[in-house]
This record gives sequence, C-alpha cells and structure tokens, in this order.
Amino acid sequence: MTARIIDGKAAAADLRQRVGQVAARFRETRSRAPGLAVVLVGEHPPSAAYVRSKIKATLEAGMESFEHRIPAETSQADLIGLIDQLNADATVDGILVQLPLPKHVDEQAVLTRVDPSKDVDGFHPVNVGRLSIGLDALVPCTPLGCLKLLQGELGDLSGMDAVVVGRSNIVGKPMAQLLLQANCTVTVAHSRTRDLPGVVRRNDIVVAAVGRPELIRGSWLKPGAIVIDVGQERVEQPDGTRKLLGDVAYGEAAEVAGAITPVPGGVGPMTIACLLRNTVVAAHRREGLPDPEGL
Ligand SMILES: Nc1nc(=O)c2c([nH]1)NC[C@@H]1CN(c3ccc(C(=O)N[C@@H](CCC(=O)O)C(=O)O)cc3)C=[N+]21
Repeated sequence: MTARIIDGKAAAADLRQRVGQVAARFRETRSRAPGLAVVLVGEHPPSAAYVRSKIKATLEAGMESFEHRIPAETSQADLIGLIDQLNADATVDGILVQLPLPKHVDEQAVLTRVDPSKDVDGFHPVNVGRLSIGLDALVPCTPLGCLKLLQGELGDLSGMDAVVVGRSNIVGKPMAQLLLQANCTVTVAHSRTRDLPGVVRRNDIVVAAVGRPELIRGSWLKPGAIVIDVGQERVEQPDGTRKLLGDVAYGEAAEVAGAITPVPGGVGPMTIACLLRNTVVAAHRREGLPDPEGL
C-alpha cells in the first residue's frame, strides 16, 4: 500500500484564496482592511523567517500587517506596554506574539495580556477555556490546520479513534479538544506513555506533535491510518546537508498509512493560512458581523 500524500500547500493556497475573498468584502463594507499585528522580540533567525512569511501572506490576502520588531533586551513591562497599545488600536484585529520569547520574559504574563478578541493564536486562557467547553473561540492555528486537513481527507470524523502524540499547550492539548469536538475517541500520548507503539497502532488517526524527529515508525501504524505530522526539525544528514524532518519516519509510514502529510508542504503552510483565517474571523466578530461562511 502506498499512502496518499495530503497536499498541505494546496489546501493552504485554497484557504488563503477564500480568506482573501472574505477580506475583500470586509474592506468594501467597513472601509478598512482586517489588520494583523506581529510582535517579534529579538533576532532568533527561524522566528524572523516565519514572521516574514506570515507578513507576506497577510498582505497577499488583502489584509493590513503591522510589524513590531523589538530588541531581545526589551523589558517585560515595555512588551506589555506594546500589547496594551495594540489592544487599544481599533485598526488591529489580531495580535500574534511570536514564540519563543527571551528567557527574562514571563510568556504567560504576556499572552494573558492580549485582548482575547484579538488573540489569533488562541493562547489566552479565555480562548483555551472557551474551546474546552465548546463555545466560539479563537483556536490555535496549527491544530486548526490539522483538523482541516483531516476533514478534507475523511469528511466526517465521528466515531474514529484518534491519538495525539504530544501534550503541548500550543498543539497537543488544543488538537485533542478539536478532535473530541469532532466526535473522535481521543487518546493523548506523551513521553511517559507505556507502549507508545501499541497505543499508536490502535488508532485510525495519528497526529504527531512531539518534536522528536522520526520517532514514530511505519511498523507502529495501523494499516490505512491517516497520519498528520506536525514536527519539523532541521537535522544534519551524514553527508553534511541539513534536512527538515518530521516526527514520523515518512518513507516507512508511507508504505503503511492510508494518507500522510509531507514535511515540508503539509501542516506548516496550513498554520499560516489558519492565522489569516483567524484574523479575518476576529475582524468580523469585533465589528459585530456574523462569522464568514466556509472558513
Ligand atoms: N505565536 C506563535 N505562533 C505560531 O504559529 C508560531 C510561533 N509563535 N512560533 C514558531 C512556530 C513555527 N510556526 C511555523 C509556521 C509555518 C511553517 C511552515 O510553513 N513550514 C514550511 C517549511 C518551512 C521551512 O522550509 O523551514 C512547511 O512545512 O512546508 C513552519 C513553522 C509557527 N509558529
């Protein structure tokens, strides 16, 4: 068996195009564009690269981008001052504080300061809580993108057995909540799980978000399983070149799975598309408009 390749790049392009149409309508009726502010603290090179692609995608979707690059030495008080200023700015619908933050900054103190209605990362405790009790919430972009890829592949997920490998606040936990809401039977596995291969083998859906390159082997999978790989780590190869690896041993898995996301070109592009989606949704809710359809 050879797995279907789930084309995250194509799905992301499609979502971005639909977000662009919604943004165009918003501009006409409100006489302004939906606006996303991105805050980057310090010079962490991969973060700077992600921020550049987010800004490019924001502009391509016909939305306004506000970029705030501030020095790594910025105090927590000054960073919170910037958040307050963005909270008060009516042209800003979404605020994204790029993680990780420098060590001297209390991440939770900053994320909790973001107005929940502008929290397009879905990291504020109000949005975390709203997601967990099934209210309208802004949902973290990576797990939302994973859910959309799964629904694109499978349609209705009701009754399926799903395992999320990883329990981070930004991916694993919200992913489990979304799968539960989609009526899956959900297992959350992690580094202390006994017999991880056995747990993975029981499931129709596997979402890998542990950050350990190629941890999950082809032999662990139920034949025909749908595999979503959130991992991406640059790993030096024996020949000295660097390759982007997922949390799943792709070559092996593709011989057993029913469908699988590649790395790159799977989950990553959907993360960015969902950020744009969340921004345009936040703009509508903030203006008292009904949620745009089909996003
Ligand atoms: N507040 C916050 N929100 C985030 O959403 C957030 C963050 N902080 N910090 C960093 C991570 C990382 N992240 C990625 C987004 C897209 C790709 C992506 O598009 N990757 C390409 C490959 C890119 C490459 O080749 O390096 C792909 O998978 O095809 C990757 C990683 C969002 N993050």
